[in-house]
Amino acid sequence: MYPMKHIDNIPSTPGKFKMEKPPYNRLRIHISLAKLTFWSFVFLGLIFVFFYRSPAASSSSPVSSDLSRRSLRTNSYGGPAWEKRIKASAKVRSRNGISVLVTGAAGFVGTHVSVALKRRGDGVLGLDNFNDYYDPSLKRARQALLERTGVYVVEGDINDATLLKKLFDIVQFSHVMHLAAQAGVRYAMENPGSYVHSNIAGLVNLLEICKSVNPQPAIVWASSSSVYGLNSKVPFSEKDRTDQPASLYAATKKAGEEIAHTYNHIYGLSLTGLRFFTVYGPWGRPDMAYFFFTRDILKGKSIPIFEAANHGTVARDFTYIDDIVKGCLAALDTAEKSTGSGGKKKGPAQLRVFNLGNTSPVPVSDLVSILERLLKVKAKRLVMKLPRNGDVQFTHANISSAHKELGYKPTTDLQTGLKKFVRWYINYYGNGKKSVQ
Ligand SMILES: O=C(O)[C@H]1O[C@H](OP(=O)(O)OP(=O)(O)OC[C@H]2O[C@@H](n3ccc(=O)[nH]c3=O)[C@H](O)[C@@H]2O)[C@H](O)[C@@H](O)[C@@H]1O
Repeated sequence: MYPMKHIDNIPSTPGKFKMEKPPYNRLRIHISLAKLTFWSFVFLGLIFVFFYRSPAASSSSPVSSDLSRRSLRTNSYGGPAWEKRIKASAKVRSRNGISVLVTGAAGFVGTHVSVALKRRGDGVLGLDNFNDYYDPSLKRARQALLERTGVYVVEGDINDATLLKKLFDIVQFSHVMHLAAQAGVRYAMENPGSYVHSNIAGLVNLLEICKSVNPQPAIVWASSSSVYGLNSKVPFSEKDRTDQPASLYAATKKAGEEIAHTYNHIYGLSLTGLRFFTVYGPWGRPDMAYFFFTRDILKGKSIPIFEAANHGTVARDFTYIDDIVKGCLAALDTAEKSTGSGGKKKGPAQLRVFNLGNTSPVPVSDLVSILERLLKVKAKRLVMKLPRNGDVQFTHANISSAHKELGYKPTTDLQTGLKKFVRWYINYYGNGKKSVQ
């Protein structure tokens, strides 16, 4: 270190001495620079540590979303070109057509519903956050399909109120088809927070926007057969009890139904919840059993087939996607207008809930037999006791209410539907190479 007197010798006023820059002054500058560099590194290090261990990535709260697994970023949006695309996509092209915001448009049901609406001349705008709960490349392929049909999908999350408001500023949607959700029964044990984020917080955010816009849209949204939980009265009727959910997923869907009641009651929103029963088909979800059974049978991998206590049969009321699409469109077409305006209810509004199932449950072991025949490969069956993972033993829909009110009548049996799925699967994933239809 340099003695203090050197520093004391530096003239306090500007003058020639300063111009000369004595060696001790240069050294002082070097020391200052070294200190500055050192503290800058310390500071940057702290920032790095802070962000690396941010709550989203490492929260210890049991219900915090494990968003590190999911891409929830909202892309930059705005600008005249963006608005033009939105308007073009949402433009109604048929007489008496409706304009629909489809959330979860790049999802399995969302894609099929969006295409069907667009093809009959309705205005359709998609919204999807493209999260990575399952392979996002499949969602991108569905998006490409939608674009070819004329449906633009805005990339964003239903929790983004600013984005939702903006979309309603650009288009006066008459209807919202709300299909964005965290799906899957078993994944709820792994990432409970993602269910709260999408199925509760996201739903409330969407309804908050819908109640405050003018005119308010009518909303049709996806509930689930899982709300019947431990109900053992078959077939499941909308009048049966739904207060014994067997999974957090089911509980969030049931909560959604209660939230819908509230927004209908206070704000006059027209709301229709559809309880889907294990929907399957082309462009389906890879996390569902029929999908990964197909993949693993083809790979020669063993597949776990659940059975209940005492070799009890586990069965599902598998419902083909085209039947579900017809139910969704009929629900939109019969939805009455919301009655509120300026965030205030002006009169009673429609509140409905319907089962959309196939009314013929099939044991999971029979599903596997059908796949074996279609794939011409023998499955390596690994029969195991139904784990305590949220799965229920069976589902079976009573669809008389949907039949009466919506004209809903499923026409595809599991054999026929799986044949179409397998054809799509081989075409899409065949020979290990991906080929989009
Ligand atoms: O009906 C519904 O509302 C629900 O339908 C499906 O849930 P799930 O019926 O459990 O469909 P899968 O996960 O495809 O399971 C189908 C059947 O295969 C069984 N399974 C599943 C996985 C497995 O490894 N082995 C197995 O035997 C399940 O216990 C179940 O009986 C969807 O995944 C949910 O998102 C949807 O809400």
